Amino acid sequence: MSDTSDFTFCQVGLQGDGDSLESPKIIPRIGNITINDNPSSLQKNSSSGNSTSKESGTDDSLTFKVIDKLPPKLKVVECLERRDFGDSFLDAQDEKTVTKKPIARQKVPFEKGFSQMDWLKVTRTHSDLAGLRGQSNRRFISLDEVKQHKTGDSIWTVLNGRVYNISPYLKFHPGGVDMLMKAAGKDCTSLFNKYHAWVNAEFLLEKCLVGILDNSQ
Ligand code: HEM
Repeated sequence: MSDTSDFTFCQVGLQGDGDSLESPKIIPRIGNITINDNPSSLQKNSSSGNSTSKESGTDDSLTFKVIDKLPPKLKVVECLERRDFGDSFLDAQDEKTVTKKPIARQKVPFEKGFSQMDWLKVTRTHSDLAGLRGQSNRRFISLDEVKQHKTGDSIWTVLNGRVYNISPYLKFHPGGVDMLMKAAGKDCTSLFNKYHAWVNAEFLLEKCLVGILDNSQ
């Protein structure tokens, strides 16, 4: 870093009692910057591209050494904010954390009779939601077979190694029919986790289980 014009130093050194003139004094921490006003410990030193950069120098009124521990990309943002907000920035930035923007939630209002409570009632009363017609739901099913079930009352998807018929659940899905149809005929585990890894699908779709995904291919 060669341009120090973004940093403003106020009242360093000649302030307070006589001690500050005698002994070297390190102002412990201003944000991520340490100022050391001990001339004897100074070296001309500069590096760029690293996460730590040092600058030192002397002018008529002030000797200074700056140790800036911020990664280069953050420095640009910090300098802009320092200019905009002055000293109040120094307190505020300690609180600052960089967070990943969450996916916007897009719940669809459910039609009357299609709430999650209604779905639970259906799962208790309907005898063959999976459409098994007497077949075992412990059967191993290949992905090729899953791909053939994308329409009507037999829409299959794979979630965490299990194959479900999601047709009866479509209208109950809080994210909407269109969203759930993206799972039709394929493994939707990563899509499912992207939107709502917290949802207990094993419980919700228990009665829709058609079989176990055959991974042997
Ligand atoms: C296959 C089984 C699935 C089940 C049992 C299921 C169940 C649910 C449930 C219970 C909610 C409400 C979540 C809440 O209130 O916190 C929900 C919301 C939602 N689901 Fe699903 N879902 C499934 C698959 C999918 C897939 C594959 C997608 C995307 C392609 C999807 C997209 C969404 C979206 C966008 C919402 C609304 C936004 C949200 O709640 O964050 N879902 N789903």
